Amino acid sequence: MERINYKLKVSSSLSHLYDLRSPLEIPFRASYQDCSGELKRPSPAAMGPPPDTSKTAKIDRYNSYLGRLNSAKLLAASSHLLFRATLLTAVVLLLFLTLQSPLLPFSSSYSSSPSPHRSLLTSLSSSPSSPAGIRRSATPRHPNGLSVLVTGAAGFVGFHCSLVLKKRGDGVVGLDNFNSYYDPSLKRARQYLLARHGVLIVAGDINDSSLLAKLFALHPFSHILHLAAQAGVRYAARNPNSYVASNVAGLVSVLEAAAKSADPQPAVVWASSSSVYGLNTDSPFSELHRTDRPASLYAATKKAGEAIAHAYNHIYGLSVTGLRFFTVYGPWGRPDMAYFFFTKAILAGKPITIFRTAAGDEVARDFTYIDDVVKGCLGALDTSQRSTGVAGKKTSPAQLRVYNLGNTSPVPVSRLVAILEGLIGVKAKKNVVTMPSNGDVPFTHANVSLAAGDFGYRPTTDLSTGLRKFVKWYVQYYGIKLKEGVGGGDDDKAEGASKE
Ligand SMILES: O=C(O)[C@H]1O[C@H](OP(=O)(O)OP(=O)(O)OC[C@H]2O[C@@H](n3ccc(=O)[nH]c3=O)[C@H](O)[C@@H]2O)[C@H](O)[C@@H](O)[C@H]1O
Repeated sequence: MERINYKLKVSSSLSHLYDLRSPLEIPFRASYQDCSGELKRPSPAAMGPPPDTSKTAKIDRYNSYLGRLNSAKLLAASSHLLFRATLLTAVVLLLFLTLQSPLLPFSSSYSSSPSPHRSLLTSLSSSPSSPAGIRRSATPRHPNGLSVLVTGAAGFVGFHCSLVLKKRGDGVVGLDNFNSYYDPSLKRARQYLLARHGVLIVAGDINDSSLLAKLFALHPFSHILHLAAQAGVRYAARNPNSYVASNVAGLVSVLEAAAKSADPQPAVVWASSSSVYGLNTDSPFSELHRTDRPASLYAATKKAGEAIAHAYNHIYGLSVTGLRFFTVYGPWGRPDMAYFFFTKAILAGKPITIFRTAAGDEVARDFTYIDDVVKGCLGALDTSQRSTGVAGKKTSPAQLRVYNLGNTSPVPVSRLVAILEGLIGVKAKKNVVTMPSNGDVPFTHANVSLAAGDFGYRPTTDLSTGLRKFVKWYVQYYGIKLKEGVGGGDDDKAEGASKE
């Protein structure tokens, strides 16, 4: 309704502008254009017989009166003109800004920040923005294909999953609020690449329930891959509310829509985190281990998410699968993660900070390459059973699962830095400090036997191989020239890595 009113406002503003035409004509009445288009004064002959000189004085007074009258009219017309021209500029500007959003009917107040990729934005403004465009993007190529709503599709994991799903023939529609937690131009670049593969991303927020309802009214998605979240372990100490808004309220909003707006209910696969293991010391981490001692607010919101998923499964019969990601890295990654900003700093000759534990031990992570995680996500989607709720009511018990998606081999952060140094050909300037007590855990290590047994999850990329691919992408994307003989090797160019 709001949008319709807006359209009416625009057209009525424009109709006022058309009214301006008559005053505009006034100064040009005594002129005309010949067929060459040249502006000419009328010739004396064309003006008729000479005037009656006996009435000159009267006529002069009359002409001077008319002149004053015309000047006054002209002045009034000019001020109207100025006012309306300003209005027109404002309307044109508004239309231009609105067109930058790829999806007019679904853009929300959370949508994009301006991106430096002007050429990308120009292309996006011509993206299909209609409900028909959304349906087209959502429709699988084959009758048995999935139709997946991917939240956080302009994010790192969402982007890769969307691309692979689309390439294998599934229907995919993305949803992303393009927030500025990290450089939104990277998200726009991912969006651009997805658009080139026929994946549309709706600009909107997962907390916008009416938007979610509209999407489900438009298309019966078979699955939701819910990856939109506030990520980052340490940032939670600075901006706690964004974690509650995205990881708790946002998850509830998505599950509400899945349980009550969607008909049929989709199966939900969503991103939990290795951080739920918190202060757990048993290793490798198994899904059977305790997860009731989170070390960060981020971890606590992900753990809360697992409890919320349980409730929606129990009450509404939603089929829900939680995936505990272990420090996922790779091309098109997140600039807030250590491997990414270490690379940037090393290239710039700036120092990096490496954490060690209070006991002086190395900190280690089970760094997991993006392609392995994507395979895990698709495995989880493919083995999801249908939700059992009908019209918001559970009809029978539904599937509820949780899986680790890790690499099974923790690597110290110092080793990650050494690999990067080798790939970049520059020594890092390292500051080794005790880990601040703002959420980090000393190590992570995944046991993935559950995912291996249920959908054949087997990570195959070691950290050196994965980082080589990352560095190759990084230098291509940011247009950086490395020294001869270093870098990402001779693989094919990372897809869409160039900014141009
Ligand atoms: O698996 C997860 O559940 C999480 O993984 C990721 O968290 P982390 O494992 O903390 O990744 P990341 O920040 O890259 O730090 C990597 C290592 O570098 C160390 N680290 C970090 C910063 C620094 O300046 N120095 C440093 O030594 C640091 O101590 C750590 O040992 C995701 O960001 C998070 O969203 C979530 O998905």
